[in-house]
Amino acid sequence: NSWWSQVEMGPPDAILGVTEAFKRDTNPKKINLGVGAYRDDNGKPYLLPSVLKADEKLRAQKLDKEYAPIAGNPEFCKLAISLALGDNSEVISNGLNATVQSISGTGALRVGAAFLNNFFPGNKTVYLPKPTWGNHTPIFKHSGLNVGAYTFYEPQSCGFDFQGALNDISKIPEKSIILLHACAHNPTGVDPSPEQWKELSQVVKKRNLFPFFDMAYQGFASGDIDRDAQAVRLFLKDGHKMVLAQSFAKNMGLYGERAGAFSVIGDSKDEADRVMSQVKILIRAMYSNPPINGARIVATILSDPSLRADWLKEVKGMADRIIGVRTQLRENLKKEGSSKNWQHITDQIGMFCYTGMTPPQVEKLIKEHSVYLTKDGRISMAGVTSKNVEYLARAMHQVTK
Ligand SMILES: Cc1ncc(COP(=O)(O)O)c(CN[C@@](C)(CC(=O)O)C(=O)O)c1O
Repeated sequence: NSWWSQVEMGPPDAILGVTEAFKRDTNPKKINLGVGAYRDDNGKPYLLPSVLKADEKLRAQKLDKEYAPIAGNPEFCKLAISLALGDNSEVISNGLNATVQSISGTGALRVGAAFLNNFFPGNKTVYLPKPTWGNHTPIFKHSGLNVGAYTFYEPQSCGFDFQGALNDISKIPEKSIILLHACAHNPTGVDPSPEQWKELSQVVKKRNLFPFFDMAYQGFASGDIDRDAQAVRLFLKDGHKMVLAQSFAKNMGLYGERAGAFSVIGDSKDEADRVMSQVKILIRAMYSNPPINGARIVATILSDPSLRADWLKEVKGMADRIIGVRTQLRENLKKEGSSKNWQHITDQIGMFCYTGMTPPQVEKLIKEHSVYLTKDGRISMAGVTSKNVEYLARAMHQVTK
């Protein structure tokens, strides 16, 4: 019999599988609120003008297609970590960061997890917020780490369970790893306030936990690059060491270019150099070196003052459109006569809204209204437009009244 007769059919990916089902639907009113990819007000993917200009600038340079270094495009790495930590970061001026280019945010998490699995001296368990991005657990488990969880989301208010988080975090075994979404928490859209981040930093410090920051949406949450990086910068100011995953998929619309960065923030330049050498050994054995085009686009934009200024406006424009449709959806639900409290739709931030709808209600939305979303009731606000927000509000009211 065949080599692979024992291979079973695996389940479709919870997030990407929604789009497959959406594509099969013939209803002209269908709406895809599954995958977290930005769409403009016509429901179309958005090629940022600054990205298009950078691409054209690069094409004119007729650059070769040689291998990138194992650690990736050095200019990209420097610009990426500077974007995260700020241009006058002492971590960077003192050379405490070991930053490599990664295959987008997922690749940063995967390389980071492999590095921690090989070298972390503490408890090789990553504590994830409840709930968290569906791919976090498989990435960490695939790397050999254990995963744990800490309370994060409060179903009653569809908000942040601050006390629950503090209680759980204060019980996490010392020297464990804690994963923190820097901004625009996925899937809930719930972020701690600046004051709450301060307390979280103190309890993480008291428990001697090691922060793994996942910053996949810098600039895309509030529209302000620096504001969205505040938690990361606060933790560094408070003296934490950390590892950081960055993605340019959403804030530059570079989804398929796979542009990201992974950084280890160490105690000294010597430590950063030793860490860098080991991360490169890991990468070499994993995929040898990263794709060149996305990194070149990011470096071109971030290093050119006018392209950078254009980009900052464009990313704010995306964030503002999302914030705008949150308000429109809430208002239309009220107009539909919904008596439920939908305050969380506008309290939450970033790509996603955790609606609080139950799996049966989600099932009805899909089956009876051709509105596609993940079973946990998460909707990608990017899929909501001024043209479909009324239809969506009516459908949501129908299934929740
Ligand atoms: C918190 C978080 N971290 C990392 C990533 C990885 O993104 P990247 O590898 O493309 O840079 C995502 C993307 N999450 C999306 C937007 C897409 C996905 O699931 O892959 C989502 O729909 O949740 C994410 O939401």
